[in-house]
Amino acid sequence: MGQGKLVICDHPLIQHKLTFIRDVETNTKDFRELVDEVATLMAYEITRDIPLETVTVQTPVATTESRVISGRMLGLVPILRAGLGMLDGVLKLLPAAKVGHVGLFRDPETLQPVEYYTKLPTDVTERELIVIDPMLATGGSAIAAIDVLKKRGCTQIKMMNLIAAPEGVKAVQDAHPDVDIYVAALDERLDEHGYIIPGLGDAGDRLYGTK
Ligand SMILES: O=P(O)(O)OC[C@H]1O[C@H](OP(=O)(O)OP(=O)(O)O)[C@H](O)[C@@H]1O
Ligand SMILES: O=c1cc[nH]c(=O)[nH]1
Ligand SMILES: [Mg+2]
Repeated sequence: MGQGKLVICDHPLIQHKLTFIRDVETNTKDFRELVDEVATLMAYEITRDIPLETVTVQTPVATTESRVISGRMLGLVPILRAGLGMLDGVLKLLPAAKVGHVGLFRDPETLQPVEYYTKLPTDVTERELIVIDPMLATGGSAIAAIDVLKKRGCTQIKMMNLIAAPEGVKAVQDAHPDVDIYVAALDERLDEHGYIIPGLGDAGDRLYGTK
């Protein structure tokens, strides 16, 4: 099998807002609002290849053929907790999507993901899923979340991150070559604590003011 594609969503609005998300001077309220806005803009990019079908519509002056999304069933899977910061932004464009939650935190010493919660829609295997997390660092959390979904029988999975490190992208592509990854930025590297450089710091802490 080949490897999943990496799509960098480099729309000017996304890049502009990402700069203020990175800025250490951005306060919790503004950080949360900007992450929400970028998530909406990224949802626009990630849904670019959704198939359409043609229907007939009556306008006030004529009958015409026009296109609608062809009954696709979508599911959003934020990785708790930081993934929640992007969820509402994506739901603004995809309000009919169902939401599953996977709770993981990264052990600060080992950098290994620790799973603490999973709740998925009952029809999750029939849905095209978008796994949502602002940060793809070592890739351990993303790989673990996708493992959870595949063990449940899910087969159509995309990944959506604000910022990824090359190490994390490679790890996900190696472990799950069927998963395409959409990011707003591909950063330089990880530091010795597994933080993305230049990154934005700890996404969960900045979203919820916990540090
Ligand atoms: O690619 P990885 O090396 O696994 O790191 C990325 C993970 O780390 C962060 O979560 P964190 O563990 O800080 O949990 P939180 O969302 O509860 O803050 C982030 O939101 C990812 O889930
Ligand atoms: O840079 C990083 C790496 C992991 N998790 C974060 O929140 N930030
Ligand atoms: Mg965190």
